[in-house]
Amino acid sequence: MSSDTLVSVEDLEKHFDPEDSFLDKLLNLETPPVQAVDGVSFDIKRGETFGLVGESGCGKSTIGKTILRLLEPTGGATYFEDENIYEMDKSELNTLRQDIQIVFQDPFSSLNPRLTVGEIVREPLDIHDIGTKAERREKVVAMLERVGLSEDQIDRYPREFSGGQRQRICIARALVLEPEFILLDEPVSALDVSVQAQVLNLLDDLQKEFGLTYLFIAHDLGVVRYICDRVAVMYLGRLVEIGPTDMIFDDPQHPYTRALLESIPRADLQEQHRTIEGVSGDVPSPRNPPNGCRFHTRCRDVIQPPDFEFEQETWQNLVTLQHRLETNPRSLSEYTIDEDTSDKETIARHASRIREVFGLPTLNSDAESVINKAAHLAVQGNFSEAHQTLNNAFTTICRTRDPSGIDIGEDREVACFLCYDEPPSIPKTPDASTENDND
Ligand SMILES: Nc1ncnc2c1ncn2[C@@H]1O[C@H](COP(=O)(O)OP(=O)(O)OP(=O)(O)O)[C@@H](O)[C@H]1O
Repeated sequence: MSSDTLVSVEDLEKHFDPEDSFLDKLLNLETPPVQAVDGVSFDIKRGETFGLVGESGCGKSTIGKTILRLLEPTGGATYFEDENIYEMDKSELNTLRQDIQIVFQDPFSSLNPRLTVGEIVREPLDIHDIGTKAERREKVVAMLERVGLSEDQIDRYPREFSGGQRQRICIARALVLEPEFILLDEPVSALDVSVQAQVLNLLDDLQKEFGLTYLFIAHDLGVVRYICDRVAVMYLGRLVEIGPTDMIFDDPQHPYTRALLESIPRADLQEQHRTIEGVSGDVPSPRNPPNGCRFHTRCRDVIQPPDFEFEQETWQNLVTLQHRLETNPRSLSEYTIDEDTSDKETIARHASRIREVFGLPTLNSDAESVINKAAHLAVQGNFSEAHQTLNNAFTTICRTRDPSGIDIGEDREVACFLCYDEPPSIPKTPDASTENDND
């Protein structure tokens, strides 16, 4: 770990085991675990603000809580100044808790309504038994004043403050132990836009004054651009791109980052009428994420098999159908026919319906007979065979191999085969290839 790194996260994994319901147990059904965080690595440098962004549910907060050891990981390590925090004993952990603090999103629920502001900010000093009573009060007053509140507010209760003021109280509480590192989990997203800038400016000033290092979790990309030095973009439990903020925003490399940035509203009048493509399609379940690149089922640039030339949209729709047949074939039941129906016309009509719903037009190529066969098999309820038929004919590196982050220079890493000088070859038996094969 280099000396300018304060926190190093290595191959972090947090899977949540399901609590099987009575019915699951009765029917012997196995529910797979939620892969909330699955092999994430990054370093946070001293004094920087490192942003973690991605859609809701992609695992940002789970990373934050696991780094702080509020959750135990299921794999990997987090080093704070060379010490793996998952190997720390109780007393080491107690010391660590002074160095790392957290500010949560919701300043309404994260403050104890029964305590006065003075008691709330003093509590960490009490817990860690720091200073005399008079020293503690002095420190609390200094902190409150530093975050823009005053001594005469010390005996008031949280309900007497506005949202912005409450978040200032949370920040004062986080700072009172003079930590080195603060996890800011969506710290301004519950606040009015006018107040957000004030709180962000305060955080910026405090960082400079106290030499703080921040991990800033957010889904608001505008806020991230404003405050972060470097950004990691997360999708479905994994990182897809890391780099300096300006570069990520000005020249995104991963198709997911590009789609995410596309969806930001623009102030520029000339751009207001542009077509927003954004990220389309449903986010796959973290219990059953896609093989290979996890984004490939929604990616507009998913790499095509060498033997075919599809319109990119048709190819993407085909990938979506493949994924659906593999992970949730029962959702196609409405297009199936009764087992004993052998009427060819009915079968063909249902097969056309599937193709229409999935945006698969009649093609003038070898692909046509394969897609048609798969659609017919699906109509007859042979989902696994339909999936196999498509898989045997149309393989993509994006589904058969997992792209590891590749260094593209200028302190940037991207996990996408499009950024490889030479993408690895497709394994001979794509179906069997669900392992993380990164060579
Ligand atoms: N205790 C838990 N048990 C089971 N699943 C969980 C638990 N906590 C989180 N998850 C799941 O883990 C995934 C990641 O959740 P997480 O809260 O980390 O995402 P997030 O990116 O922070 O989302 P948001 O921006 O909405 O807060 C989600 O699918 C979530 O439902």
